[in-house]
Amino acid sequence: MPSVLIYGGGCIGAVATFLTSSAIPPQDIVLVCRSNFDVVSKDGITINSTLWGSGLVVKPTVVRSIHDASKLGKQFDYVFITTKATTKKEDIQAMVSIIAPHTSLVLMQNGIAIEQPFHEMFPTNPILSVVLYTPVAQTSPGVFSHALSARLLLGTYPASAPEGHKTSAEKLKDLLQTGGASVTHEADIQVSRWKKILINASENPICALCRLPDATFFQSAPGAIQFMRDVMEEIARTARASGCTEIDDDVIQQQLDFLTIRELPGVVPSMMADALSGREMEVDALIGNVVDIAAENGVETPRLSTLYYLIRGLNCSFRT
Ligand SMILES: NC(=O)C1=CN([C@@H]2O[C@H](COP(=O)(O)OP(=O)(O)OC[C@H]3O[C@@H](n4cnc5c(N)ncnc54)[C@H](OP(=O)(O)O)[C@@H]3O)[C@@H](O)[C@H]2O)C=CC1
Ligand SMILES: CC(C)(CO)C(=O)C(=O)O
Repeated sequence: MPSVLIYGGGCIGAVATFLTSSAIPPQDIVLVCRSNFDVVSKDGITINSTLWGSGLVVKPTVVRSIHDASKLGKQFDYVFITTKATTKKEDIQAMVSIIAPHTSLVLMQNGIAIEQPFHEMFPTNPILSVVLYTPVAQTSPGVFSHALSARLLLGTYPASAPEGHKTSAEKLKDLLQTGGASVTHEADIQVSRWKKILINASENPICALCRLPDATFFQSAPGAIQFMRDVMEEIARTARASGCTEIDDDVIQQQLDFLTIRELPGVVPSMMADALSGREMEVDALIGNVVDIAAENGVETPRLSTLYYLIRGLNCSFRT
């Protein structure tokens, strides 16, 4: 069985812990926890899921930091990165001590253009990029609620990675599938990233700014869904201008349908959860990078740029 380190004991870290625990004994899963370290090291993580069941407890090996993980003397086959997406060199550098030459780095995060800094730092390691459709919230320290879907799409970065990297992706698919997720191994994961960013660069800042779960926002004004579609169209034009021609009107409709069938009050996107607790939001990975790619390709994004400056301003207000 592979050895796994999960870096970030929040919502997606908890899901990753649960999914891997079907195939790997929990004591061989190492989870790096920060604010919830005391609770998780004592009681483990608890998942309450509409798909998998309630009161599901997993007790992994819990450490406080990457440094403490490296002191365990283990060589990890997979390192799951389940922190909020960062492209800061110093954050990535911090992982050097736990990455062996054969370790696959698994980015379980939202965002676009998030893989390249990892590839630059670890040019020969497999970089596996995972797109998640798994709404999760931490309801109290160490306790997580999950609902609606557990769909994961994964693939290598870059798409043309060596065969050994694709084998690692295939094994990861099997591992996560055994745990209860529906997983597909994509030939080019960037297409899935652009599809997902249609949601995250529109819904996440909109809900964070107005502090409404998605279904409640959609009902808040007659033009609310159309506004969301207009933002998505700017993102889709950016994707196509950068070479991802698959992001057409049908894909926009598909993603809008996925969001607008949710029952009231709807889902609290991760960025809204951060905003409500005054935590730093993933402004660059989710929106700033799209705005930059649009500018590089001469695409006008008036609505998205407005959301970007407002959400960036809100982020600044948390630091002052
Ligand atoms: N939640 C969701 O429904 C979904 C989230 N995503 C994406 O998944 C990614 C992870 O999000 P999510 O799990 O929600 O985020 P969370 O904030 O719930 O979890 C991130 C965790 O990383 C920990 N962390 C951050 N920095 C460090 C550090 N230096 N050392 C140790 N621990 C650290 C945080 O600790 P601390 O508690 O101390 O802050 C926190 O527990 C994001 O990119 C998000 O956009 C994708 C799909 C759905
Ligand atoms: C839950 C979801 C899919 C938004 O609907 C998400 O990706 C997030 O919360 O960041």
